[in-house]
Amino acid sequence: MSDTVRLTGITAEGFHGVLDFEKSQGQPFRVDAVLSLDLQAAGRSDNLEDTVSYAGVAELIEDSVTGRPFELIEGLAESIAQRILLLDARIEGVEITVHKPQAPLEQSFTDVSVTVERTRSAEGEAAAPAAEAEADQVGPYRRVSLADLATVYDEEGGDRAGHETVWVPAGTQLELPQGTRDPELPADFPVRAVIALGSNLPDAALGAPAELLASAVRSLGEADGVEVVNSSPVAQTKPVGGPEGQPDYLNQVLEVETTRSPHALLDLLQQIEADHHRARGEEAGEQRWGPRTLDLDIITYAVAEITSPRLTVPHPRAAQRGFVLLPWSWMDPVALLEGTPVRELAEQADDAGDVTQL
Ligand SMILES: Nc1ncnc2c1ncn2[C@@H]1O[C@H](COP(=O)(O)OP(=O)(O)OP(=O)(O)O)[C@@H](O)[C@H]1O
Ligand SMILES: Nc1nc2c(c(=O)[nH]1)N=C(CO)CN2
Repeated sequence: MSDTVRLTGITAEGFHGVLDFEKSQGQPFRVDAVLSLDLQAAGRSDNLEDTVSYAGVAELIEDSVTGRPFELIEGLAESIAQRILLLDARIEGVEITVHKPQAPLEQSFTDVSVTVERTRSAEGEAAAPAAEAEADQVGPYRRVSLADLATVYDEEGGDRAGHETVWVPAGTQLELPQGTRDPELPADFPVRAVIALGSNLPDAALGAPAELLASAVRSLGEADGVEVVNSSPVAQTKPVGGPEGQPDYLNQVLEVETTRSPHALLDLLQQIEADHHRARGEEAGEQRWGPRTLDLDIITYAVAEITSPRLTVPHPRAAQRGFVLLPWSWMDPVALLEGTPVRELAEQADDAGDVTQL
């Protein structure tokens, strides 16, 4: 028997993939299906009841693609094949190809796909439970309603647009941070962030504050997902706040392009601080606003407003700090901070007179 029903190019957004962002952001999958079944009766009667409606098959495929996330496209293809065999006993065999044309590959490519061929005789009735597609929790992932995530879609429109539900790691807290951007979500394309650097304590191994700043800039430039696109001259500044008598600071401001999420960018800054022997916490002898080998702050991240337990963006004290605003305005004379020219804010800062360009 060589009759077939062929459905080609059924496309829908799904959340399949090994990488976390694939599970949260989604991407298009395309499915081709070839069903083997005897079409002679339908050909003679010209009656839909004598065959398998391709509409039902298309619906099933779309449901699988948009449903529970699989790590592998092999898993998705297998599940579709089994579900189609369960759909109608007249289907004797099925060949499923799943394409993933936007798979996360660094190389230029047009498509990646897998094809599985399954027959009823080989598989018997041992098929995957169709109900899986309806489940709200599968393995370590659970399905949540987009309405619950309404405050955290990214301002670019977000890959989540158009989905009523998304799959997230099961432990994800739905008490989400406030703001315009989910601090856990990486950027779909590089966004600009402004980072402030400060140092007023030499490190025995790594050198004087000027060397610590230069080394931090290098570390940022070498990090994954970050490109330094602009840097200010270094400023010598009088300490603002903190204990009496601490040494003058060197301060600098950078602009970076990053695809890292806000939290992942903060992780990187804190790692670089640690690599430069920044003491953290009172146990390590750190005082609030006291002397430090290296301090790295996120001043802005795109135009996002973020308030999470770990991160406030824009930096809540940046608009009053001449030691941030002046270097920033030297680097970018037309920069704005929440709609106000940075140059104007710099002039008004109490410590503006204590900032000298080196
Ligand atoms: N925009 C931000 N950039 C960096 N850290 C932030 C930001 N918002 C909140 N934090 C949090 O602030 C905590 C304390 O950071 P840190 O000790 O470097 O503060 P600081 O630089 O001494 O003070 P300030 O925040 O006034 O500059 C960090 O652990 C971090 O989680
Ligand atoms: N001049 C100057 N003063 C500060 C600085 C700094 O970088 N420069 N950082 C502080 C806490 O981050 C507190 N005070």
